[in-house]
Amino acid sequence: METKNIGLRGIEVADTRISNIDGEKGKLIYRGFDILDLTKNSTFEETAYLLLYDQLPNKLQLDEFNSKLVDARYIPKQMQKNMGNWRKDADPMDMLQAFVSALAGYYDEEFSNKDASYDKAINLIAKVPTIVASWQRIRNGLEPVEPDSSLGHAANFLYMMFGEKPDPEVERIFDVCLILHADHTFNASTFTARQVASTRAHMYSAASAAIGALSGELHGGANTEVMKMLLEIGDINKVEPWIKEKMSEGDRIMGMGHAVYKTYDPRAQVLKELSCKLAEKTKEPWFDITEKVETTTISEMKSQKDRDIYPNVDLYSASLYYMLKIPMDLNTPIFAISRVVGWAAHIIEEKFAEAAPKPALYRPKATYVGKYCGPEGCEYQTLDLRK
Ligand SMILES: CC(=O)SCCNC(=O)CCNC(=O)[C@H](O)C(C)(C)COP(=O)(O)OP(=O)(O)OC[C@H]1O[C@@H](n2cnc3c(N)ncnc32)[C@H](O)[C@@H]1OP(=O)(O)O
Ligand SMILES: O=C([O-])CC(=O)C(=O)O
Repeated sequence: METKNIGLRGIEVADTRISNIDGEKGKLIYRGFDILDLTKNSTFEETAYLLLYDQLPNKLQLDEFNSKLVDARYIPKQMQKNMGNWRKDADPMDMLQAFVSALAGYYDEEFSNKDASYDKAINLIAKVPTIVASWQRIRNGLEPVEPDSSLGHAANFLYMMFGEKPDPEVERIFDVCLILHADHTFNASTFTARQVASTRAHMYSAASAAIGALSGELHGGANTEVMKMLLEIGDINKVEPWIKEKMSEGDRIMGMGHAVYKTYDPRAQVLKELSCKLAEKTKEPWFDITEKVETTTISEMKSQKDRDIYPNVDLYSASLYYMLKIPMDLNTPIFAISRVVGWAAHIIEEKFAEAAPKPALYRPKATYVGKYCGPEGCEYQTLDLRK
């Protein structure tokens, strides 16, 4: 039987200038720059500019970009009213997908040229945090908090959610988290966004499809599942039996494994350090439990399947966000707050790539393995003759 590239693994479907992964060395590059240099030296806003415009901004460009983002943070009051009609226990990813899609109903959808697309990108990047924070307030019976123009992107989100300005250390930790999640080549949600954009659908439509793809537990949804796992385990002494039992039943351990990295995910390394640092302060057990999940999964994988496995970006973000008092079902929406930058950059590249080969409508081929009655097809029976 012909072997197929299940899940399109290893198939190159388009050129991109936006990011690159070296899966063997564990390196992630945004527009030529190592992610580790960006986390040390840049802010999320600078990183977003880099991903969108293919260069690091100078001071003037950054100021202009920041002020466009700040101006675009507001969402229509009517949208917040509509959120009030949702079930309070609705999944925040469902809410986010619906309200990102709804942006098209409030804003001009001009998307036929590159400049207009950048405006849409800024609108989206600025409004996604406000949508998430508004929902967090509204579902708890609280008034949404207006954006604060004196705060950067990361701090403003935390402020809109908690109603208090974060201290500078927390702000920087969260900013680094946003930098780390902003892009990752043709991951499932970005590929979804590009595929929708390849039909010439507009940006909000492509982004809301990407949110749907991100929500699944094999992709961005894993960070929420990791926290559920940590809470279920609850005690470092229970990690080994828990992991052994799950893996012997064939279950996957969330936050472990990656389709591209054959070594440590560089983002997981940074998040691990940040989570460890926070745990020293808060004295909570979640970092230690996560580390034990990591080592136990690695040794179980080795003994059960003689295979290597490493943490991915979703393993240590879970404990980190938990220690920042973020409700665990917001872990994946927070991923979206950052990844929306990558989606927007890829949507623009998909639609307006200048160099050949230009992207085309994605349309893969399927192998038909269904009913076959011969070259003429099956004999059709009318309803009254069917048994
Ligand atoms: C932001 C992100 O999207 S990062 C990924 C987030 N997702 C998760 O953390 C979910 C858990 N991880 C996984 O399911 C996988 O590692 C994936 C889907 C991320 C990548 O999978 P791939 O490397 O392509 O491997 P694939 O799904 O083909 O699995 C290969 C083998 O490793 C096993 N395996 C892979 N990941 C795990 C895991 N986390 N726990 C246990 N076993 C695993 C699979 O069961 C499979 O075993 P088999 O060959 O005996 O059936
Ligand atoms: O690249 C992938 O397949 C998944 C991932 O790590 C991401 O989207 O950040």
